[in-house]
Amino acid sequence: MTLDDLHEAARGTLDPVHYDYVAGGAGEERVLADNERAFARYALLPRVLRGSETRRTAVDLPGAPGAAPVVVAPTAFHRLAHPDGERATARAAAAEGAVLVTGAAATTAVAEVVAAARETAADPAVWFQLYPHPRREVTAALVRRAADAGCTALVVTVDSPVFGRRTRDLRNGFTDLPPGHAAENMRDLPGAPPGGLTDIPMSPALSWRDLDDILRMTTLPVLVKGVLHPADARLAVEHGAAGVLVSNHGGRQCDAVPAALDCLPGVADAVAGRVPVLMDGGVRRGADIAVALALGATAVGVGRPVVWGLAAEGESGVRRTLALLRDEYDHTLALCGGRRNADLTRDMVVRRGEPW
Ligand SMILES: Cc1cc2nc3c(=O)[nH]c(=O)nc-3n(C[C@H](O)[C@H](O)[C@H](O)COP(=O)(O)O)c2cc1C
Ligand SMILES: CCCCC(=O)C(=O)O
Repeated sequence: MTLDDLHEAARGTLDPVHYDYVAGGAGEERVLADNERAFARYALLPRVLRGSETRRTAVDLPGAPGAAPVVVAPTAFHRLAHPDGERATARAAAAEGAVLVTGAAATTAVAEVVAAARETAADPAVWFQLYPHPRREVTAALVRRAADAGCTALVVTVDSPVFGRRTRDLRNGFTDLPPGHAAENMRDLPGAPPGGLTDIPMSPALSWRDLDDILRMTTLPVLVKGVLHPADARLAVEHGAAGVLVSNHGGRQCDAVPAALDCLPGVADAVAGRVPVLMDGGVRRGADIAVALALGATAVGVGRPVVWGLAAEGESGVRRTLALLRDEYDHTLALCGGRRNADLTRDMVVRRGEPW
């Protein structure tokens, strides 16, 4: 089974409106398409006669030493994909040694997500993705909730000052969760109504000072997700971020930005090794991971493929997704003459169809 097979199986099981919510992007879905296409524009230029019997692919990430190089990116509402929801994703990620980023928009409370991960692994790494709330005390309560639950890092999403215009959702009229589902982490917050899709407000006026404020609220490492401009990557590091995530939200926010992969080298240069750089958007095969790591990423995130695995087969489908990517990446590393991730260097990535 390939990731495409799992995608097809998921398409068969999901309510078409929910399928569109996951699959779709903003506007004309130009960025959505470009994220994947960007990988196809690159080729790997292997080195020979320097491999080894086995390879080391684990990476050290904030709050996640020795993690798999593939992180489960935060995706909302897993119980729409499968009744076991985020618990299944958590068990699968823990079993595969992958960081799970759960978040504000999970349909399972963060404490239960961490508990599920701990059913599978002794020391799983679960990060909490935060949409900073317009009201500071709500953000503070969410940060405390994540820390109390046992999350080992925070991920602050900064690419969503306003919510993207998702053409498919607008056409389908998908504006709220069906009855029986809620954004469970948004319950019982200071002054907030009970959970639901519309109860996760964006913060158009969010600033670097608010990031400083969040950094002061917690001792957890804080990663900044949704950086594309090298100057912002530099600012994130200067403000104390423990990591930078190059992402355009899977093409779901601004439909005029570059592919995430095309922003990676500039961000990696700006960060200059001070903190880990992660990227997500369009990673669909092991060779994509190799290209991203060669261009300066410490690890990659995957969004939709995890949801397809979950919808197709629950926990085992997510495991299959993560294991496939891991095995394909290890295989690619071997074919490129690598013993470890750092053996993939920028000179080993060339533009397809162009002389180098
Ligand atoms: C259905 C769905 C829900 C998402 N929900 C969130 C979210 O709640 N918070 C967030 O920061 N990113 C969210 N994202 C973006 C992902 O974290 C990630 O950036 C993106 O999916 C990566 O692209 P890929 O799907 O091509 O792997 C979501 C993406 C999808 C597809
Ligand atoms: C308010 C829910 C946010 C989910 C999200 O980020 C997405 O659909 O991309």
